[in-house]
Amino acid sequence: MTSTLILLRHGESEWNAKNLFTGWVDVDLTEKGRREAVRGGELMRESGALPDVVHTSLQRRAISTACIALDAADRHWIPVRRSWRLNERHYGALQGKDKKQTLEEFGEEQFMLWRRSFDVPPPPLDDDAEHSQVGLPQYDDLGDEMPRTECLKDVIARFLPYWEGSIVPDLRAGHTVLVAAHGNSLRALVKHLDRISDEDIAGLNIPTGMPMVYELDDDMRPTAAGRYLDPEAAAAAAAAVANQGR
Ligand SMILES: O=C(O)[C@H](O)COP(=O)(O)O
Repeated sequence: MTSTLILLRHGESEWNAKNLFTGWVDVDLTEKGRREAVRGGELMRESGALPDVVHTSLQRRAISTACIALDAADRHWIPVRRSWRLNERHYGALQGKDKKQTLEEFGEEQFMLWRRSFDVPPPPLDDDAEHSQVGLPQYDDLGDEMPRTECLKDVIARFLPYWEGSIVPDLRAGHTVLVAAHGNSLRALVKHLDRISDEDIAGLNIPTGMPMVYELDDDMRPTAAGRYLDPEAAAAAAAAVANQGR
């Protein structure tokens, strides 16, 4: 028996549109992002990829995207589970900074190390900094797990316990699962599913608002590569993500 997993990065956010590093800053969707979420839900409905349960991060851009997309797919009534472990990677001291300015200030190599390397995090964000999330009620129970910066390796380490402990049980129960999350938390999951190397993962970019479907076997391994429900649009949008800051 195979299980169906649908991945959906949030629609365009206000800081995606401004080309700012976002991370754990809790920005909303733009009108374009809301339209992307509607289209994502329509694609799920038209293709018959209908979620039975949805897992989201604790960030409004993913929560809103899930709500809008599920409404468009007539699946607004399904159970929802949320976790910080699906949050975007914490971008540390880069949160709030312009990507183009960061590239110009630090150069190509440092920019790519911070943005797309596997194990080099940006500098940590001070707890009293403007864009810190320390002290927010949604993170009260994190304690020492509250990040001040993350690299992709860190995201994988905090994501996988939720994958194994919460998402996989839903898949094994025969539910079609929608994961509505973020560019880098989904890069972490795709790296795990597709066994992408620590070097090759730098080349993976995930577009906003475009559902990607995996069929998984009993070992929770993909039976084929993940497929976007609109592959042409996804390829163009992923290229745009790669070129942010340039
Ligand atoms: O957190 C952010 O800035 C974006 O959602 C992801 O940014 P990235 O594609 O530059 O990692």
